[in-house]
Amino acid sequence: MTFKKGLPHFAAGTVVKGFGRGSKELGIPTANFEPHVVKELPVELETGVYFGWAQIDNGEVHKMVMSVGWNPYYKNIEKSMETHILHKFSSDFYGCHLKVCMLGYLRPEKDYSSLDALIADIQNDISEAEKQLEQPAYATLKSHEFFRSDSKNIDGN
Ligand SMILES: Cc1cc2nc3c(=O)[nH]c(=O)nc-3n(C[C@H](O)[C@H](O)[C@H](O)COP(=O)(O)O)c2cc1C
Ligand SMILES: Nc1ncnc2c1ncn2[C@@H]1O[C@H](COP(=O)(O)OP(=O)(O)O)[C@@H](O)[C@H]1O
Ligand SMILES: [Mg+2]
Repeated sequence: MTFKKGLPHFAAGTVVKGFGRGSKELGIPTANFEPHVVKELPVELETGVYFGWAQIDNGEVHKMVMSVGWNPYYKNIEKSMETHILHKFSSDFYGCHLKVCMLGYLRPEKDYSSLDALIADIQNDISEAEKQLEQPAYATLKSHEFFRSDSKNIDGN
């Protein structure tokens, strides 16, 4: 198993508001990272769709797919990093701390002639991520120390 240059990449920050399209237009919510996390992304990590692991506020670690870039279908002006977590949450988690481990690259971002075509590709990304993350080399990163709680700091160690 060889990782793409720059991967695995670990990133963490606060979940902020986006344009509200993920849930409303696509039926696929994405937790958007605050701008400084996007700026800190290494240059070798090109725009496109990634898969990996994600965690909210030291909770359970879940599979994720992430879109990085300007969303050509919507022609965004600001680059974004948006994570769709493959888990059903009971409520929103704006303002919470999101940790991600990006492990693999699926495809570049594309423009589409219809919303349905964009949704179909995202569903395909989700199936691919589900499958890829079962591979031992990816699965093992789920228990990486990056995802352990910071409780040792509270203890003063
Ligand atoms: C796995 C995944 C793949 C995506 N691929 C594309 C893409 O190829 N082109 C595109 O324009 N947007 C893509 N998007 C981004 C959606 O357009 C974006 O999530 C949506 O606009 C929601 O934005 P918001 O968080 O500001 O509401 C993708 C999103 C996800 C989660
Ligand atoms: N499975 C999930 N993955 C990502 N975000 C989720 C999920 N379930 C609920 N959410 C919530 O939905 C929000 C994203 O919805 P979205 O429509 O993309 O709005 P925004 O444009 O503000 O990012 C996240 O910030 C989070 O609070
Ligand atoms: Mg979003």
